[in-house]
Amino acid sequence: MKFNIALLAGDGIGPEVINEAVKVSDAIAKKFNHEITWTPALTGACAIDAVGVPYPDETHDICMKADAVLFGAIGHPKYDNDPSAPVRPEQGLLLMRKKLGLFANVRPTFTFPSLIDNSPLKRERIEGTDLVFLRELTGGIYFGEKGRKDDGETAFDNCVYTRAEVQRLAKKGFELAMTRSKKLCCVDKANVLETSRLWRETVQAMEKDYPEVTVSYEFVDAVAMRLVQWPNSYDVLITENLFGDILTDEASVISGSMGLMPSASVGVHTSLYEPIHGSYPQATGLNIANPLATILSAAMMFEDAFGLKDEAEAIRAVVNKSLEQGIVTEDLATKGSKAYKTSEVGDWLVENL
Ligand SMILES: NC(=O)c1ccc[n+]([C@@H]2O[C@H](COP(=O)([O-])OP(=O)(O)OC[C@H]3O[C@@H](n4cnc5c(N)ncnc54)[C@H](O)[C@@H]3O)[C@@H](O)[C@H]2O)c1
Ligand SMILES: CC(C)[C@H](C(=O)O)[C@@H](O)C(=O)O
Ligand SMILES: [Mg+2]
Repeated sequence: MKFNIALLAGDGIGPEVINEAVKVSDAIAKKFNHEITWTPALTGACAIDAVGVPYPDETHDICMKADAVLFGAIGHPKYDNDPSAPVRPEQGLLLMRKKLGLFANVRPTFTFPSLIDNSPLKRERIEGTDLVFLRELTGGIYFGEKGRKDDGETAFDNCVYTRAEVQRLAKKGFELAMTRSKKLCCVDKANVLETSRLWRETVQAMEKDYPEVTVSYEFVDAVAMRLVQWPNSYDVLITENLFGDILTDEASVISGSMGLMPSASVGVHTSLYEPIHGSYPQATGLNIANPLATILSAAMMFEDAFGLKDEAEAIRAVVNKSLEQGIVTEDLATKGSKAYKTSEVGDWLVENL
């Protein structure tokens, strides 16, 4: 098969981790007789530097024409430390999600048997964790009206959801639950927020269409606690944009490193595969970032966007092997063991595929 993949490396460690994902994807393509054409495009701070906007029209055209998008990370400290900057890299990511219609962000959380002791959480709590967040990605407080009033003394961000937005995300949640253990948790704050009450009411009304699925409704603050206390009690969790952003960073602690967690953003026009982490500016250019979250995102791309399960499994298998053999970057290296460079991990995976 032939694929055209839009390649958005972004900022900070983005280009470094993307480089390794490209190496591994090319090696897989060679092994299974596929042909990949990578079309690079700018987004984030690098796009602002080059053309003044974080998600240029040219990048959007490239994404729309591609079979899938592989994305690294965006963000730069010069914007993080300047709250008044009128143009920000993150706006590029949000615009991209909105314009590409990527309304469902699939964020799996799982443990690797060889890394159980890398987690700060106790082995008996996290062993066997295998859950999936479906985070709504193009609505909520991220996209509601925002601004300042009273000469800048008051700021507001509106959180808005329509029933249709909740339904399309929840439908994916129910469908995913049907392919797994038929357990769905709707995470909200319905004791306080009107948008959450709309979520709860909408999901409750959908229950009759999926009689085999057991649905629980839990408040986000309690889920934040139970997630690290008994992560095994969850399977599929659906939630709104901001809650999903926060809970998935928290959940990455279960696996042992933020550098391990992949994601898929799916929706209307195309699908985009991205690690859940950011541009990790402190590591930029040091060749120390963990590339596995991006490589595992590429595996999700092979499976979900191209329907190539064997290729995805081959990537996951070699990643598991590398972890078992201690071929890990410094975030996972334990006391006294060697920390491999980002590019060395990629090289090892290619050689051992
Ligand atoms: N999707 C995205 O592009 C995305 C996501 C989150 C943050 N950001 C942006 O990234 C910048 C930095 O944000 P932040 O520091 O809050 O989040 P971050 O995810 O970049 O880093 C947080 C911490 O996670 C760890 N980490 C992240 N990626 C890692 C990797 N590949 N290997 C090993 N360890 C890793 C590091 O300990 C790091 O200090 C900001 O500008 C932010 O807006 C972008
Ligand atoms: C950078 C930021 C806009 C983004 C988000 O909040 O969605 C990030 O944290 C993520 O999780 O992809
Ligand atoms: Mg985030």
